[in-house]
Amino acid sequence: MSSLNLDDFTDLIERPDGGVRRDAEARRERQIVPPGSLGRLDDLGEWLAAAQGAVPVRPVEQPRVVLFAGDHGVAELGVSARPAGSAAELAREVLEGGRPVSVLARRLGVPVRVVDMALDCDPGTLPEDVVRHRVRRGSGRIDIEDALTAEEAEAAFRAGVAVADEEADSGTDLVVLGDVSVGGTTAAGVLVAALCGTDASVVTGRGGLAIDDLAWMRKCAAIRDALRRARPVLGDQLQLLATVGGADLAAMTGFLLQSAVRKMPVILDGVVVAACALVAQRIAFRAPDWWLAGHNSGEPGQAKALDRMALEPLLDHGVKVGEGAGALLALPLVQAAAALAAELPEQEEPEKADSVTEEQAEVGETE
Ligand SMILES: O=C(O)c1ccc[n+]([C@@H]2O[C@H](COP(=O)([O-])O)[C@@H](O)[C@H]2O)c1
Ligand SMILES: Cc1cc2nc[nH]c2cc1C
Repeated sequence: MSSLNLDDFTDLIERPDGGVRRDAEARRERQIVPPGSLGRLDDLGEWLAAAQGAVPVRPVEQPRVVLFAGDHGVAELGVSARPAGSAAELAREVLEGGRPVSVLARRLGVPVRVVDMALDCDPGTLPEDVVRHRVRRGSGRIDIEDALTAEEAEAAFRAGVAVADEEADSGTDLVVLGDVSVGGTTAAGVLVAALCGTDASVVTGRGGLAIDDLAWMRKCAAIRDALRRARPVLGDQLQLLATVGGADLAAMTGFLLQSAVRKMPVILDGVVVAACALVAQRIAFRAPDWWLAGHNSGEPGQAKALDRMALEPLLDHGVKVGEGAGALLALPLVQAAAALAAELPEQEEPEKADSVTEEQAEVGETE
């Protein structure tokens, strides 16, 4: 296999088409309600048109929820309200249809794909298409050891790239990206703090099921210790993901970059995805042009990361269950924006209106 050169993504990722964006704006000028009167939906419609390279913007017809799943060794420290190793259980519940994302996805008619990168369970207990990309069973305890070997990090990153290609090739026209992870918000906190040059207390939140003060202090200490291990490798993003990320995070970073290469828009979910997006931005500065921030989860590290990428969350309802649920809530808004941009009628031709006025003026003169 050829060696992975992350710098290639800088050249491979183009900007959304500026000419198409101007065409979308021009069309918007001609529609029956003044441009801007639909607020952020106007921006959204024009952004989507540019991403698609199409005016009028096409409806989002084949969206998909893609969830990368993994357990994190750091959960053994009691930094999560869930028991270490229990992401496998969550993933199974997502597939069986009993999680919040399952309910919302059914309601919206959107398929959910779960990709196991490092769940802590016997791979034989999950469907083959779910475990196919797994690189190991549980990622390492990042406060004292690397999450992954360099080889595992590369394999996980490549798996994410492959999944993005599979989605783009099968006609997926928008992805809602989320994670199913236990201990994942601790790893995310480390990545955000490391890349934003801030310290543990600024990025440490209460996680999915809110943790108590003691657990918060343990999480803060774990992030502080892992940050010390992250700083020496800050210049090498793949090594950073190996040192303090995890297989699911490495895969999501690859997925985000390849989605941008393939011009497939992505709605980002919570702090874990935001942290991966920040790593991806470091690799290719244009990549965030292809993403939307679905929602503000209330986790401090997420806000910090989104701010760095100048992404403004579409919704703000304090949804912190992860698993793409908050981001999926934003999908109908994006679809509404696309429908308005495509279907609102254009005004009568201004020339016609002018000529009527001239005729009336002439009539006025002769009378
Ligand atoms: O979306 C967020 O910002 C968010 C904030 C806290 C927790 N979560 C989710 O909750 C799950 C457990 O995370 P953790 O780190 O508290 O074990 C994981 O799937 C996270 O994505 C998600
Ligand atoms: C206006 C706009 C600008 C963006 N830049 C990156 N994602 C974006 C999404 C929107 C909607």
